[in-house]
Amino acid sequence: MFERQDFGDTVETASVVVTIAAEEAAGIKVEEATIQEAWERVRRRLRAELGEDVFSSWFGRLELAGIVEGVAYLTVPTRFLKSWLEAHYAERLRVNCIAELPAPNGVLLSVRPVSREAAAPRVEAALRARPVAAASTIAEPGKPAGANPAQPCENDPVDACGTALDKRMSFQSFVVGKSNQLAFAAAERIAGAPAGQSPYNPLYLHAGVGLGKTHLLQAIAQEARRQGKRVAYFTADRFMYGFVAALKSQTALAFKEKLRGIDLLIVDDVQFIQGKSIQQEFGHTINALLDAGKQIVVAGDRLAGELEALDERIRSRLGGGLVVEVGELDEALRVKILASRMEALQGAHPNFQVSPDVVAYVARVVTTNGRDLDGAANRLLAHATLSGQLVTLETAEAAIRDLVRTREPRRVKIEDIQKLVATRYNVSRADILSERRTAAVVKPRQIAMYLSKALTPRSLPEIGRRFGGRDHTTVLHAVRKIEKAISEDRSLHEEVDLLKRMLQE
Ligand SMILES: Nc1ncnc2c1ncn2[C@@H]1O[C@H](COP(=O)(O)OP(=O)(O)OP(=O)(O)O)[C@@H](O)[C@H]1O
Repeated sequence: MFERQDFGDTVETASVVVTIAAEEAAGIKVEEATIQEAWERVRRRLRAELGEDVFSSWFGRLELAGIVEGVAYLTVPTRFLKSWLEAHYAERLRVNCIAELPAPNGVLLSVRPVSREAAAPRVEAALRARPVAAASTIAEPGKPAGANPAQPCENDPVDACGTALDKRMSFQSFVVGKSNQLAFAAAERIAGAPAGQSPYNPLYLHAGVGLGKTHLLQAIAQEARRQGKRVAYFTADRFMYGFVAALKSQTALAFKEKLRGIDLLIVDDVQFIQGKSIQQEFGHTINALLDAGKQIVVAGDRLAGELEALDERIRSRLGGGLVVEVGELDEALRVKILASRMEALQGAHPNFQVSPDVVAYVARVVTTNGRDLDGAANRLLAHATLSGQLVTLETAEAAIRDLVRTREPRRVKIEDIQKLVATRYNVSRADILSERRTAAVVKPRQIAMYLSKALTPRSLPEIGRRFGGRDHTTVLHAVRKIEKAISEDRSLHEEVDLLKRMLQE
């Protein structure tokens, strides 16, 4: 959604010049005051468009970290806020930023270190149901999660920008099954090997959402640190933020030198590393560390070779080491993970009792991933605590019904597709349904037909009828044409993907 895009619009970039060369911080020329004024104008526009309430709830803590090669790097303090803005305000943010900032290449949103924030705002706190083991900060015994003492990046580029670790994500708490035993074994070997003597370098882990990549990476980081190794663990977001912040504060060289002085670099969610300079920096860092015999561990949501946004050389370097997939959680593994969660919760809430039948039931119906199992465990606890009753099969079913239901894909209507596509391409829905054949109308019409085929169960003749009474061969032609265009044009591919996600959310 916030990927770099070729917007095509001409943007007045005024007199502001922000040139940041990846290699040398000395190349930075930042007219900070002018940029801050432009950023204030973006904020004013958003406030005027959305009203004070919405603005302060969702945009109050949005910050501009910097502008690199025409991409505006914006940050928020939490993943939740990031997802919310991406899902609901992506286009508005992009349009306003492009109108006011020297950022013709678009906007990237990432999560900045939590320690820079005071308390979470009302709305977010109210809406957010935080999974037990998904906190991104270290929960020291006796200390609330969120009391992590990390400092702003400007002061200590690597340590502070490195993502905080969650002590609960250790090797001991990782449940091993068929689908993850190879990944677990490789992770343990790497964490335990003396510096410079790892048998697998780099290690690249890939898996779908919530299957335990982060858990394993954090376990490696904690074990390696325990053995006295110098470890930097970054999410992609944090790497990008750290680098942009270091450039802004002219500490980029220190940032790079520190990075290269470590024994083990771990990068999570590598698919999100974007922006040419940052990718280059990431590539240089990986090459320098590997050449010096240092260990690299990276995780992504797909095979390294399929990370289209990443530079070809980085992909092949990552794919050239040990590549391991973490597979789906089968039912037996889900039961074990859930049982271990229950045990952990019972440690803190001794009255919370759940029978093996309930665990088996939840593990059978919550099939998606570990994060949803965490969510289910939390709901059972909340239910038991609030009602003061034992969790039976019936109460468990009621407690997680909402979770199971929200995981069902949203039904998309053809009318919604037509409306969204019309708005995106600045035509009316009537234009899409009309006989007009100008390019400005034909392209959105074909995209809307393609999306109707991809996202609804409607047949081609039915779709044709809903598009002003067209023949099914017209629809088929449109579907094939867009399929071909998508396979050849990456920015169109991303754009159609974004429309899909917006419709499904
Ligand atoms: N095998 C496992 N044993 C114990 N906990 C697990 C296991 N697999 C997943 N989990 C738990 O499920 C939750 C989600 O896992 P994690 O964050 O590691 O997923 P991920 O693969 O990094 O997902 P994403 O791609 O969304 O970042 C975490 O709380 C994690 O501890």
